[in-house]
Amino acid sequence: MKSPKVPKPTIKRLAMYNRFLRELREEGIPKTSSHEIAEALNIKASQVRKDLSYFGEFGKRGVGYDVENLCLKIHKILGTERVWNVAIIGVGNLGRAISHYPELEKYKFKIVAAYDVDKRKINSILLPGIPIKHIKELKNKNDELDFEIAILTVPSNVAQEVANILIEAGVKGILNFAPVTLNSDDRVVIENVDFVISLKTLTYEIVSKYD
Ligand SMILES: NC(=O)c1ccc[n+]([C@@H]2O[C@H](COP(=O)([O-])OP(=O)(O)OC[C@H]3O[C@@H](n4cnc5c(N)ncnc54)[C@H](O)[C@@H]3O)[C@@H](O)[C@H]2O)c1
Repeated sequence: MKSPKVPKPTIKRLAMYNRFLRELREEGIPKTSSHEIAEALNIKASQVRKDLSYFGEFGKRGVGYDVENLCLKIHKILGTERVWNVAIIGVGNLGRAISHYPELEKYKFKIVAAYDVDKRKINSILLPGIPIKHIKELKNKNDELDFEIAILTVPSNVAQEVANILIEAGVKGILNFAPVTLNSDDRVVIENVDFVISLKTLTYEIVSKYD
């Protein structure tokens, strides 16, 4: 089902289509169209059709899409039809805020572990049943990890070192919030989140529009 040639913006839009489709599903609306999805997301209907065409035929011409079916298919493409176990690495301001974000559980991202180095935080409870453990426990861990994704919210000066520990421990994906480029490794998928880069994209757009 997955094609290596699919552009990243398409994948991001698929996640947005899915969010909109969930809303329709919750409202009990059975059918939608590329025009309706496009209007809700402020993009072109041709873009929606192009994005979906990477993955085959989803709707019948003139009939539109079955909301339930399209929702399930996009979940399958994104790998979000099942629960993903996640660990928070670095339980500071950001790590703590993310771990309490209710949308995570709603979208089947389950926090199952948390690691830090701060003695005052070790063994305190982040969430029910989730004590904060010392990162060295991860380093010494010989058995299989109980999570596949790590949300990395440590200071940038230790981000690479901590990422290396995670990779050696067998993590499959790292969502990196530290403002550094981590060295890539074939064993892991790295996705960076940096809202300052988004702000700079915004200022570029503002300058282009008004100057
Ligand atoms: N991407 C974004 O949009 C965004 C926004 C804000 C902050 N950040 C970045 O996120 C990171 C966290 O920010 P914050 O404000 O939560 O910082 P913070 O100082 O509040 O939290 C960092 C936590 O990491 C822990 N830590 C330090 N070294 C560690 C190690 N080796 N292993 C495990 N844990 C360790 C600290 O004890 C602390 O609890 C920083 O890199 C910051 O620049 C990113």
